[in-house]
Amino acid sequence: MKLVIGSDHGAYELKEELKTWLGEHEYAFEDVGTHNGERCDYPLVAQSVAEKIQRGEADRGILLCGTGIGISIAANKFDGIRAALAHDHYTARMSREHNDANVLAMGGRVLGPEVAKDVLETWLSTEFGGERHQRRLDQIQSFEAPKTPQTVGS
Ligand SMILES: O=C[C@H](O)[C@H](O)[C@H](O)COP(=O)(O)O
Repeated sequence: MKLVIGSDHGAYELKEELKTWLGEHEYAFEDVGTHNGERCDYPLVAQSVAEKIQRGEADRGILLCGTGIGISIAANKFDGIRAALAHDHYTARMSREHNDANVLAMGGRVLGPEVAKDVLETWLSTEFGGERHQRRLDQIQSFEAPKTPQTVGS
């Protein structure tokens, strides 16, 4: 599984901690930034991660900001992205079992690093349950704008 991770300044330190954890557990990942603690804009980080997943350059993403709220709102604007804000073991597990979340969002000003690592480990190791949950995901996907095929001259 190829991962992509990004944060704003509000979770820069947490991102660095989680990168260390990912490396120790032999997960392949790409860091799209931010690369320091200076103030930056979380929607653009969400865009970088979401577009990498849309292009198939990563299987799943990890997005962090101060609360995890803004960056998950932004990521969910992108077709095919199911970003889940998780705070604990249960929400991390449910986000995979019921929602097949392909992006995990967390708040660097909300979670301590050990809880965040537990959330991440749970999210990475829990499979989607399928069945009735797939029907609901199909309904969510139906809300996305239909794609108009491009033709020469259009
Ligand atoms: O949902 C948004 C995030 O929590 C941001 O990390 C937060 O709004 C950044 O705030 P500030 O620019 O005041 O550090």
